[in-house]
Amino acid sequence: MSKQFDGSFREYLAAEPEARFTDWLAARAEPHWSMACTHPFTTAIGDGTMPREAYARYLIEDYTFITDLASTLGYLVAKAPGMPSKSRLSGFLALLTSEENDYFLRSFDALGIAPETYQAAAQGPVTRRFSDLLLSSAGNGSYEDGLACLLCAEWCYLTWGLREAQKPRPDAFYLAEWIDLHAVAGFQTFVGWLREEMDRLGPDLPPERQEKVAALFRKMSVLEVAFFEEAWTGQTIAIPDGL
Ligand SMILES: Cc1ncc(CN)c(N)n1
Repeated sequence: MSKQFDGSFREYLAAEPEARFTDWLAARAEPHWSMACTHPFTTAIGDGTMPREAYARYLIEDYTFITDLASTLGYLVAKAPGMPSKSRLSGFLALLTSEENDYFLRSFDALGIAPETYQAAAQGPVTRRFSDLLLSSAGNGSYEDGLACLLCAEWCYLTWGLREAQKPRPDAFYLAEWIDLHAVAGFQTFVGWLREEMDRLGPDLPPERQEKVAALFRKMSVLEVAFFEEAWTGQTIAIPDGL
């Protein structure tokens, strides 16, 4: 994983001349970035050691998250600078609202979670913070701000998805398919594009805007850890107000 770094992108490049802007974002988000990508919840998905209650808790909460993620993508499609970017983002939005939505509905059914439960689920404090961050960054902030949030969420899932895909699939289809959704070639290509898009735009931002993007990526990493932690332990995780 990346080595923690506290300086500017310019300073990072001086130390690592080949580095990408997105390498800097990950380094600035350490240790939270690596903690998110390696959380015990993610390894339990691939090991087949996931407790049913923990996964049910996770899916109910995550369904509210991806509903707001779909709205975030709507903002990003609107703000994307040209047709190639709009096309990539709307393709992912289409996947989220069709194939991935279908995955959730089949998984709820298999886990005995009634529609009244997942449709009426109130977001817990961590998901509310996530949603505020995603929706305010993509809705009120710049394209790059929203992109940084989306990149963190999807790159984190690709990282653990590719790792868990090395193991034999667990028997439960809802675990096996969740790995596949985050390791298939199409998802790798999309996250690869998100990185390239950020690498293309980030270096030309003024230093204070680069700092803002790095702070957003870091906040998202902290929230990804807290989100897994809540699902895993069933305990409410306190997030510092200043986050
Ligand atoms: C909390 C969270 N972060 C990211 C992802 C990947 N879309 C997700 N499903 N849930």
